[in-house]
Amino acid sequence: MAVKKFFLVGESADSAESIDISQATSFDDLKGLVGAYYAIVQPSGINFEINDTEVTELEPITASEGPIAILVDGHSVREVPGPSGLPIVGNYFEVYPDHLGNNQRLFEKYGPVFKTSNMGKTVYQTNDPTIAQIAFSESEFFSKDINEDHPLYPIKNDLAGVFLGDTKSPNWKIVHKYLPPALGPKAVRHYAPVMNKCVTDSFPVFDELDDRGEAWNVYQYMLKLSSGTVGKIMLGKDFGHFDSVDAPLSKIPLAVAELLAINKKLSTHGEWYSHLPFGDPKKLKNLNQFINDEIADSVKTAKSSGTEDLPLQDAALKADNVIDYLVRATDQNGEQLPRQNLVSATIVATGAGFTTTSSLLSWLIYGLVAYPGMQARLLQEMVDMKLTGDTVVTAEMVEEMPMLDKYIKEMQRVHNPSYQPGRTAMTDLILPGGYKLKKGSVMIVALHHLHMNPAVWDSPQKFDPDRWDTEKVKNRKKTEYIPFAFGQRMCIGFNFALLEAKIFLCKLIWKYHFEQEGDEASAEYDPFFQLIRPINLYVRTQKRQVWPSPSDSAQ
Ligand code: HEM
Repeated sequence: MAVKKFFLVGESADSAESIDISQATSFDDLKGLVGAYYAIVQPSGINFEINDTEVTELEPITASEGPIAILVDGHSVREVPGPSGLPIVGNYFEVYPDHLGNNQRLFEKYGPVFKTSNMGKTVYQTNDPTIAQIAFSESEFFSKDINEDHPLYPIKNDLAGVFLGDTKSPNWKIVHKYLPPALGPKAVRHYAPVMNKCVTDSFPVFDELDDRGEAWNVYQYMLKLSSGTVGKIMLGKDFGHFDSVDAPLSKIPLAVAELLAINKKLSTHGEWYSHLPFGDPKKLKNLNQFINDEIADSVKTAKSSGTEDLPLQDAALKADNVIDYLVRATDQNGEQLPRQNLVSATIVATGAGFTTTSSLLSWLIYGLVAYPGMQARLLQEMVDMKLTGDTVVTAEMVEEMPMLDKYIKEMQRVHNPSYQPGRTAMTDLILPGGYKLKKGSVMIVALHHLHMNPAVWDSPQKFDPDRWDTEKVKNRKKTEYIPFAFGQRMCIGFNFALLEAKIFLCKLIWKYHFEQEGDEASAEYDPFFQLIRPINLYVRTQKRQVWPSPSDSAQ
């Protein structure tokens, strides 16, 4: 038996451990064995040293009498760095309210992983694609496990399965079997005509605003548009958001938006705050109850094109809306989604659907007025595709529109609306770069900062859709660009979101010219919302009277 002494550089010398390496027949085997012993997540990054000299073969190690030093990616193992905080509040005032700007500053100061604590909760953040991949791959090292440090903890709901539940919960497996087929590429295509109708139904309102010469608040109207569409497709409900210019927002999206805003507050104010029997925690409880009752009502009244049960994939293509699908879809054993999961899962998917898409649509409108030339290029592509005001835009059509595709991709890179998704360490472990993480630590993959990481993206601040044509970007590592996260717990609504955004842009840009309000197109993000959405963004729309001629290549 070949037992050798190993120690982690960075730990005290008397921490050396005896490891039996007799099974190792190659240097890579040895790294695997030692990696497994110390929970070094990526053993390929291990370096061995004997008497301060790097060893790259097995033989000197099997022959060594003395202890063998271990480094990870050339680093000693180390605690994750971060700013020291104040008593009780921790780093709160260092991070908020401008969390995007301040976290960027912290990445610049501390490197690809740092930690902060707010009101007693500690989170770790990364902008590194390799660490993102590790965190998002459900494994013995990481899982979506919503513990008290996790930002979703105040609204955790195991029955929902998706989004607000732990991967290890049986509810996630059940809901994740039934819900994704309803939002798969084919299923979503069959909702394209509904998406067209939703956006054309908004035209009388934008026409009237044009006639009045009024600028409008982009987020407010995009929230109406996207939540109205989600209401139709998910719940089979008509929210009447474009019945008039001032039609109020339906109570359901209003309640979900409020719930998210309160959750942001609760998750940053500390555990004690969420236990108050009054104020925000009470409001959160009431909102949850209200939304629950409303969705339960939709389940009872949702319009259906039939009554028979259908196998999952069939149901996804034949259903009138997602609730209709969920009440009729059966798995291969003839079983349905349990009723107890249905309401919670629908609430979560509905909320996840419109809060994100309203932000994305708002940023897409922002780009039309803020980034010169974009509107003209997009319109030209539509004209070249021979779209007219009457065209019912289909998934097949938008697949032929590369400018539209890269405009949306680049917008999701620079202005990504998403939650900062968190994953929990399932064991004490050592990350690439030698960072030590304790079991239970929550690692947030900072999507905005990953997409703005200069080690990954050239001139990351520059909005440049044409970068998507370059070999560098085409051949990128898959976790360098992850607006919908990655792995088993990634977004299941991305087909929906992208098709909706493309259809809406085609219809809106073909019909209207967008102009900024004021001298400069400026939009600030809302630091108090859990998603990244613009506030104070006003634009004017003018009905187009003339369209460009088709370009030479399209004739
Ligand atoms: C621009 C639009 C969207 C963005 C940027 C986005 C982003 C994301 C991200 C980052 C996650 C992972 C969250 C986490 O790991 O904690 C997620 C999950 C999820 N998204 Fe989306 N999403 C979008 C649209 C939608 C739409 C339209 C729907 C539904 C109609 C939807 C439904 C979901 C659901 C149900 C999950 C949870 C999946 C699970 O837990 O397994 N999303 N989304």
